[in-house]
Amino acid sequence: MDREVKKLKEEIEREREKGVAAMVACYQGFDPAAYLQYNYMPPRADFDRQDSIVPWKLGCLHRAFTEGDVGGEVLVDVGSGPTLYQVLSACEVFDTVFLTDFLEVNRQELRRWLQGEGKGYSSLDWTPYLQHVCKLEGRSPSAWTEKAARLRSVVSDILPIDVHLPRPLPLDSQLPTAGADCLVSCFCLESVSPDLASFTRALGHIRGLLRPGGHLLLIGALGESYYMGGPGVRIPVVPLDEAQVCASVRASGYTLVRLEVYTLPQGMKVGVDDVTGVFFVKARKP
Ligand SMILES: C[S@@+](CC[C@H](N)C(=O)[O-])C[C@H]1O[C@@H](n2cnc3c(N)ncnc32)[C@H](O)[C@@H]1O
Ligand SMILES: O=[N+]([O-])c1ccc2c(c1)CN[C@@H](CO)C2
Repeated sequence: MDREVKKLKEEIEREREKGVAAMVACYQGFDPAAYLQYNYMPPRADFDRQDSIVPWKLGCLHRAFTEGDVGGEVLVDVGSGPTLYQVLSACEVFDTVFLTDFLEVNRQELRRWLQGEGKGYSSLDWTPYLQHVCKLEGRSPSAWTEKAARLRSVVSDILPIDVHLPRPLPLDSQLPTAGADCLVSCFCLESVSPDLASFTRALGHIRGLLRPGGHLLLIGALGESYYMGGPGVRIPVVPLDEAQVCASVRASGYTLVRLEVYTLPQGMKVGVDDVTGVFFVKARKP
């Protein structure tokens, strides 16, 4: 390879590594309780509002897990953070669920809910979420206790993960050799990547966790350049549009099955980020 080209590639790689390291520094101040307060309480999580964001996300996930082509034994949620909403439909379909996050504070938040009973064990009361998904499933909202028990029974482990590594999970993570049957990832890749190339590369890294024929369900931010990860904790985000999302999904080796888009009404802009929309992607690893 020409010496100049080699030098340029090495320079680009060094810049990328600097960008990833800067993201790690940003996340040191991440505050799970504040993050939940900013994004997972009304108005963004108002189950009585037709235009609220969280019910839209839960509807996308419910449809994806009940339309018959997504299934198997093992599901991995990439970059779970301190939230559980993203596996409330999945837990009825998969018997083994791995939750994952980069930060111990988030893994600890998840452990507290999973190991505890009742409301005193986590920063957010997930009951309204459990009740809403039960309703989507045609069940009585009072079945939320059964759904909570089901979720607690299928979560097999809460693992550290780094999507910037070619192998994002620890070697001893008990994932089947062939890979997981399904991946879910919500608001993670674009909010941990310094640029679009890194976002696309991370999509490729997590693809390695998925078996051929497995599905990826990806939720993320459109048009977002930052979000608050806690009081005074401003985290940069790769601003994406729909075309970039679809191009990155395809470029990283998935077949795009469906894209759904939610556009934020003014009432959902609450000052904790500059997100303009949310995308839902259903994709498949050939
Ligand atoms: C915006 S939060 C998304 C949380 C949750 N999935 C949701 O839907 O709200 C982004 C998450 O990515 C995690 N994260 C940060 N760096 C990461 C990395 N290199 N690899 C994987 N996850 C990372 C953070 O700890 C945080 O929990
Ligand atoms: O409205 N929501 O449901 C919601 C949930 C999580 C997040 C957002 C919006 C926007 N910012 C991202 C971070 O990139 C995190």
